[in-house]
Amino acid sequence: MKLKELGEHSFIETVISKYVNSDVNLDVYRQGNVVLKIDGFPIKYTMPFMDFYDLGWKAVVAAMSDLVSYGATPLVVLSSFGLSPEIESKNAEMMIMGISDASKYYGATYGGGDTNSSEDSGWIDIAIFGNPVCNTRPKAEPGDLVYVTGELGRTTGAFLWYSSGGKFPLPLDSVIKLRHPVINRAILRAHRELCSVVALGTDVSDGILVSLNKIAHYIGHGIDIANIPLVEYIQELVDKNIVSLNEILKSGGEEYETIFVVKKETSSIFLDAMKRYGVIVKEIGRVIDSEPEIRLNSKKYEVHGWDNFKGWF
Ligand SMILES: Nc1ncnc2c1ncn2[C@@H]1O[C@H](COP(=O)(O)OP(=O)(O)O)[C@@H](O)[C@H]1O
Ligand SMILES: Cc1ncc(C[n+]2csc(CCOP(=O)(O)OP(=O)(O)O)c2C)c(N)n1
Ligand SMILES: [Mg+2]
Repeated sequence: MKLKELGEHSFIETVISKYVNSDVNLDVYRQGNVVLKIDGFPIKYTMPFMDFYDLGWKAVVAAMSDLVSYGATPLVVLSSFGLSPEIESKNAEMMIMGISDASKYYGATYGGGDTNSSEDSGWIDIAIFGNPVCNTRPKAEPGDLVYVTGELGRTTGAFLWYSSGGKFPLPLDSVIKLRHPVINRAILRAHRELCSVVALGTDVSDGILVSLNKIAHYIGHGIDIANIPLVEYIQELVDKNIVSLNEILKSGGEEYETIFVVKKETSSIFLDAMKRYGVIVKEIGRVIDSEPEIRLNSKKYEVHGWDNFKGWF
């Protein structure tokens, strides 16, 4: 079977999981006081409105997002990339500046990396080393609440424009979110106060449904979604029946928002901390007593989103 038939997520779940010493439903690897993450993408995933600086910045944020959402303080960033020898060195330097600036923004040292040559557009990988904020966390159980930061749909706006060949408008908001994503640094501070309140924090990178599905498998329970906070101009497309909710949820990814699974009995402590730190969160659903699966208003919902081998599925 080809990888494009199996898909990235199934490949990780059924093949890679046999060989690695970690739960592949978790986006980071933790060993004692060390948290590690490596994440990358082909440089061809550069939208027409992005330059090399944006690429470097975004590559760091994509990996950083996993650490910040999980609750790990980033310490060292390493980069490895393959570039075409035809690329202008000034552009390659812009990419390094983006990596350097994003590392500094999250308080980490850009410690080094590796430089390679590539025949095609190339790739970039960012590895981050950090320390966990909490030693232990409560277990997620049915009844616990699921929250997400910010609003979803901004990147979907840009993907709809791109995939439709410009038939959909390209909101400025979408451009900013896609080319220069920023994860609220205060999430790390909030984590420090919430070690007995938050059962799990994870990011949204391949779409909200993919992330929720990974959480469901990690905690061993289902998740029932009741409400998905969409940015106004995307909600409008759904309300006017121009694009279905399913299509919106499928054509997402790269939001880098954080999903929190919060113990029900201490949810007021969570909300108070988020308010004090200026992190906007909305309750989207709850953990339910079922097999790991996603439900929308109690009805089983098929998982759609981004897959590196299949594209949007
Ligand atoms: N090539 C690989 N080798 C080993 N482990 C991998 C590989 N790709 C993914 N994994 C593991 O699978 C888990 C999920 O990966 P992934 O879905 O890529 O997470 P994310 O969306 O945060 O990048 C991670 O814990 C990761 O370490
Ligand atoms: C030209 C182009 N086509 C498609 C996409 C969509 N896309 C590419 S990678 C990706 C999600 C992967 O996110 P990332 O954080 O880099 O990887 P992960 O954490 O899931 O491994 C999406 C939605 C894009 N950004 N650009
Ligand atoms: Mg990945």
